[in-house]
Amino acid sequence: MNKEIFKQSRQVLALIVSNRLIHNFSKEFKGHLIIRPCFKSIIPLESDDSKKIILLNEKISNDTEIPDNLQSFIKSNEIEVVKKTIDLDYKNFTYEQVLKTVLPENITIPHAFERIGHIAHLNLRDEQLPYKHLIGQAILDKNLQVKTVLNKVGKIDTVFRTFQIEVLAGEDNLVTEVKENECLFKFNFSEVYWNSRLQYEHFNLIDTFKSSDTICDMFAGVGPFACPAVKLKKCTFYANDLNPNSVKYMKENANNNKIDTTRLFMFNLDAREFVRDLLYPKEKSKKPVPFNHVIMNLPSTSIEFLDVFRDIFLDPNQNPPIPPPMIHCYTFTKNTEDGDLVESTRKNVEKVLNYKIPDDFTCFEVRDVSPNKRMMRISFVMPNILPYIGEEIVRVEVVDPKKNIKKSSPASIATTTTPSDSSTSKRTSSPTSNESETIKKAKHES
Ligand SMILES: C[S@@+](CC[C@H](N)C(=O)[O-])C[C@H]1O[C@@H](n2cnc3c(N)ncnc32)[C@H](O)[C@@H]1O
Repeated sequence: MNKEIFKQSRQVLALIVSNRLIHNFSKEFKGHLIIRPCFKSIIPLESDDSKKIILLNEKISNDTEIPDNLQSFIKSNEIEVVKKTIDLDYKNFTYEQVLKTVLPENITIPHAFERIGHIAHLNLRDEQLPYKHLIGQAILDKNLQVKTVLNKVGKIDTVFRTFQIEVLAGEDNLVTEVKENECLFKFNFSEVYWNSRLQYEHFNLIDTFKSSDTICDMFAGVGPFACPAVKLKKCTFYANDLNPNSVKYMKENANNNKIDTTRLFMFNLDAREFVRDLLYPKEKSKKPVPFNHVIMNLPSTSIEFLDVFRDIFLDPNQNPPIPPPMIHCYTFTKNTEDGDLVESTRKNVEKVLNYKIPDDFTCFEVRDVSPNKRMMRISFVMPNILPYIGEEIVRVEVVDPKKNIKKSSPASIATTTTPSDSSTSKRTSSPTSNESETIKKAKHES
């Protein structure tokens, strides 16, 4: 960027004000002073040290434009109004002013970037790309904490949620540090997933945990749930990620934050394998891990991974070694015409589970992803009451073996559980008496 073009002299209106009035003046008429970066609007008057020069806002270009209240202050205190030349250069221009000067008029100035420690992360539009280095330089120069400016290049990797990046300005250093929920997280931004906008959501979920809880985080990243949950809530935490770099940094973060590693256990497995291995350890000497919360934060596909719980907790031939856990599943839900995001999210979950989830589930919007897509968190205890197939709860006629009379039973599975089983992992193998209902549509009261 040619910074020389910002070197210029301008004439502004100025007031010669006695020192004793300066305090009151700057309090009352602050908005009428020049406001520019690295620029003093009250300067000494060399010829008289009992007075100062106050430089007025550039919008007030002549006496007639002085606002009435300032005009009367000037008159009542016999203040002299003069013209003064000021010298400006690059440092006296804001980010917007710089880009307005150097970009063509039809190019929108990017107003938002995500800051990850010393990194500013941009997502430039196609028409902005020819000016990417100018934009990067302006962000670098005008934001003191920013040392590296990046732009996202190409699509997000569907598995590790990482993306290719290009350094637009500053140091080529992608290893950054971010403080979140009383922990310091270090990671290479190009190698792992990180989203600073999730910090409140991380906190909100962690805040619901108790020290007696055991948590299974299937997509743990570099540990933004794991480290603070163990540090602040003293939970027991099993954290897993498929990306070896995420696990490498999660271990480093646990160590740097002095996290009690007798409570935090970290794994580098596929999420389904991780869950199965916690419940049915391959090593015979190990006992099943009795986790009571599950975090699933891979919003693009978390819901699909619910099949691992369906196959374990809803299969009557399985005998899960622990009671059904509370699942906290993040997902992207499309805005439907009726706009009921909660209902759509619940339906998406139930389609994978093939089961109706208990009515006391909670579901809310975490953030908007695009005008038509929201990131949602749905929390529910794994159901084991009503089978669910698509839109309908389907029941078929079966014969009660004892009384030899016809009864109805869920068609989706040959056997089912009683409602009272919902808090345990027990499975029964014959239909229960309260299943004598006819085929009916699922009416969800939530
Ligand atoms: C959206 S990130 C969330 C990370 C972290 N929970 C957070 O809030 O920042 C999803 C994570 O899932 C991991 N992942 C993707 N597929 C996986 C799989 N099959 N098994 C385990 N982890 C997986 C990715 O590497 C990524 O770190």
